[in-house]
Amino acid sequence: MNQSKEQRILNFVLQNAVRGDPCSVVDTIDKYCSQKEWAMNVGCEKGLILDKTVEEIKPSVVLELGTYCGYSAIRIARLLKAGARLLTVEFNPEFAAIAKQMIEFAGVQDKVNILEGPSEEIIPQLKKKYEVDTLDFVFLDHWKDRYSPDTILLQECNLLRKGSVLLADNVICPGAPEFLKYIRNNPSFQCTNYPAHLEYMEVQDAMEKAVFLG
Ligand SMILES: Nc1ncnc2c1ncn2CCCCCNC(=O)c1cc(-c2ccc(F)cc2)cc(O)c1O
Ligand SMILES: [Mg+2]
Repeated sequence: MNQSKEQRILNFVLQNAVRGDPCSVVDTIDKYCSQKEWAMNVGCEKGLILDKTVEEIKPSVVLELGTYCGYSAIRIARLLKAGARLLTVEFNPEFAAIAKQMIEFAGVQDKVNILEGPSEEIIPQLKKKYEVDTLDFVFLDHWKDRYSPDTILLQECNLLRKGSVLLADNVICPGAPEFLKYIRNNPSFQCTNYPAHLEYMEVQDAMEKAVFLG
């Protein structure tokens, strides 16, 4: 049975990155995906926007929707203060298994909890099952047509507080037009757009930051 692309990315990291060094894991994934096989990691250009957002907020509780191979989970976790935690939701069990190994190799496993399942099922469980009060930061990087329904669901579940920050990947490519329409016309959110390029490509993309005003 031939290997998946995600397994090839993991193997390349296990053979070329430095165990316990999150930056080397991130750089090694970027090296593989820019030189050998494209993959939908947030990448280094948009990754810097993600880093700056995390450094600005200094969040204690982070939710990521769409783990994939764990690239952005490692980027986020490496910047978290002691005691802070990242809950990352992945729908695809193969991806979740790869991400678990990637996160452990990077040495950030104590800060990251991978929750397997669809976001619409997991979000309503966050308070009771995962002991979340409110979320300081949410990184949206899953199915693009789930961005707005899940933003509504987060509000319905009282998981956002005044100042909670959402950051959405791919609002241009593949695009999340419904989300942009929803969030930019909603007076409860203060939005900022960050033009960038699609990971590893010279294609226009952007990230959208939305601060919940309560
Ligand atoms: N917990 C959950 N609930 C629901 N869905 C869930 C989930 N957990 C995971 N998924 C399922 C998401 C699958 C991956 C989502 N990301 C994407 O689809 C994505 C696609 C591109 C792309 C761009 C240009 C192209 F030509 C081709 C692809 C780039 C990106 O940066 C992307 O993030
Ligand atoms: Mg993405």
